[in-house]
Formats: sequence, structure tokens, C-alpha cells
Amino acid sequence: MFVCFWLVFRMVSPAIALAFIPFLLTLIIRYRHYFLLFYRTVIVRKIQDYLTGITREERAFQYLITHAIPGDPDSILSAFDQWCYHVEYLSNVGPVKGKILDRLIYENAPINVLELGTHCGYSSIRIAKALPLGARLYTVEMDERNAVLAEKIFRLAGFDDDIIELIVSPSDEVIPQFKETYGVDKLDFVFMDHWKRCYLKDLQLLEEYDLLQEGTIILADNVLFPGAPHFLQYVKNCGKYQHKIHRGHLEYFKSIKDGMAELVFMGL
Ligand SMILES: C[S@@+](CC[C@H](N)C(=O)[O-])C[C@H]1O[C@@H](n2cnc3c(N)ncnc32)[C@H](O)[C@@H]1O
Repeated sequence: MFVCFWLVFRMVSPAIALAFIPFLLTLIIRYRHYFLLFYRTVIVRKIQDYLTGITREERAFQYLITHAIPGDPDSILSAFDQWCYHVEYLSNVGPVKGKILDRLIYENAPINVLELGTHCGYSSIRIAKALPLGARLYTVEMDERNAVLAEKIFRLAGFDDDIIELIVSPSDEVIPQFKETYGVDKLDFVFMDHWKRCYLKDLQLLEEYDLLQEGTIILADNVLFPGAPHFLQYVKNCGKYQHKIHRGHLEYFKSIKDGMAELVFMGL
């Protein structure tokens, strides 16, 4: 935006260019929260990548090692939250929307849970610690570097392969093979928190490959920001789901509105 202003300033007379200042200031004030988000997610990250020579996720892991108690999932989650509030930003589900996730897992006691989008494993840890005995979380991450860190973080939190199975692959390759590979006939709970453009396609894949049963819960994060409009439109119009939106705010950013969609599959 500043570059545009500079270009305008060079192309037209200074008097006309100066008239843009109130407009520019209004834009900055109105969208300040988004500028702050951009600053934390892009600019701070690039500077830190350059200064430290490691990725943001690796920096988060170093912080966990020095600030969390091994074997204590709550301590790992709270160290993650501290880092995201006060050091750098990660797109974890966060403590506020995380409580909705915890509650739904506790209340429904699902046995087979699929998570799409592991990242560093924050939400996986929330899910795993709320699961009933004998239940299993299958979490899917396509970025290998994130998956390596998530695996270490699961071990740090005290979870083994019996509780969390980390699958390193894109979701649209995992879903069609899921039944045969993992011997799971139906899913009880699905947490969607990967790229928002994949939500609709993956929901339809779950239907096509017959992985949903009456009562399966699908919780989808960030449906208002960055938003998943096609997914929401499909859910509202297809008649296969009861749905509601839990409104709140973006993880670690109180001033940006966001929400989670909770769907209950009613059978085809
Ligand atoms: C928002 S982060 C997940 C945050 C995590 N659920 C949490 O709350 O801690 C999204 C992650 O999804 C992964 N991802 C995006 N699209 C994917 C796909 N189609 N299949 C598998 N992983 C995907 C990205 O690499 C990224 O690590």
C-alpha cells in the first residue's frame, strides 16, 4: 500500500497525492488488526527465519523444550499458547476454540478420530488428552518438516503411536485409502483444520468413501476467517448434516472474528 502511495505521489502533483493521506489513514485504522496479523505472520517470521536460520515451527519446538514439562500435555499446550501470544504466531486452534474441541470430544467419547492438518500437533494433543481409553487419533499432515516436529512433540507430551497415528500425506490421497490401510470402517469424529480450500472436497471424499455414519461429528475450524464459503454453502444446502456455527475469534487474535462449524452427519 505504501508503494502504491509512493507511485501515486510520483505520478501526480503533490497536492493531489496529499489528498490521499486521509484515505490511506482510514484504511490503516480500519484494517489495523489485519495489518498486525500480516506483520506477525509474515514480517516477524521472515526476519526470525533470517536471523535464526531455522523455521518458525523449529523455534516453537525449542521453546517447548525449554519451557514445558515433558510428559505433561497441559504444560505443552500452555507453553505453545505463551509462545503464540507473546513470541510468534502459529495457526494452532488456540485455547478458546480449543475448549470447544475438548468439550465435543469429552461429551461424545469418539473411538476413531480423523484430524486433517496436524501442523505442530497442538490440536492433536488437545484431542488425544480428551479421548476415552482404547480410542485412536489419525492425524494427517502433508508437510514433512511439520510432521517430523509434530512427532517429536507427541513424544514430548507422552503420547505414543497407539494413541496418535501420524500420517504424512495429502488428505485427498489418505481418505480414499483410509479404510483398507487403517482397518477403520467408520469415523466417529473428524476435525478439519487444513487448507480451507480442501474442506469441501475432503468432506465429499469422506462421504464417497463411506467413512461417515449417522451421528459422526465434523468440526471445521476457521470457517469465517480465512473462511470456507463453498463448504458452508454445501453443508447448508445438501440436507445431510445438522449444523451450527460456534462464533468467536481467530486464534490468538481477539479482534478478528472467526468461527467453527459443527456438523452432525444424518446419514445419506
Ligand atoms: C492451520 S494448520 C493446522 C493446525 C493444527 N490443527 C492445530 O490446531 O494445531 C494447517 C496444517 O495443515 C496442513 N495441510 C494443509 N492442507 C493439507 C492437506 N490437504 N493434507 C494434509 N495436510 C494439509 C498444512 O501443512 C498445515 O501444517
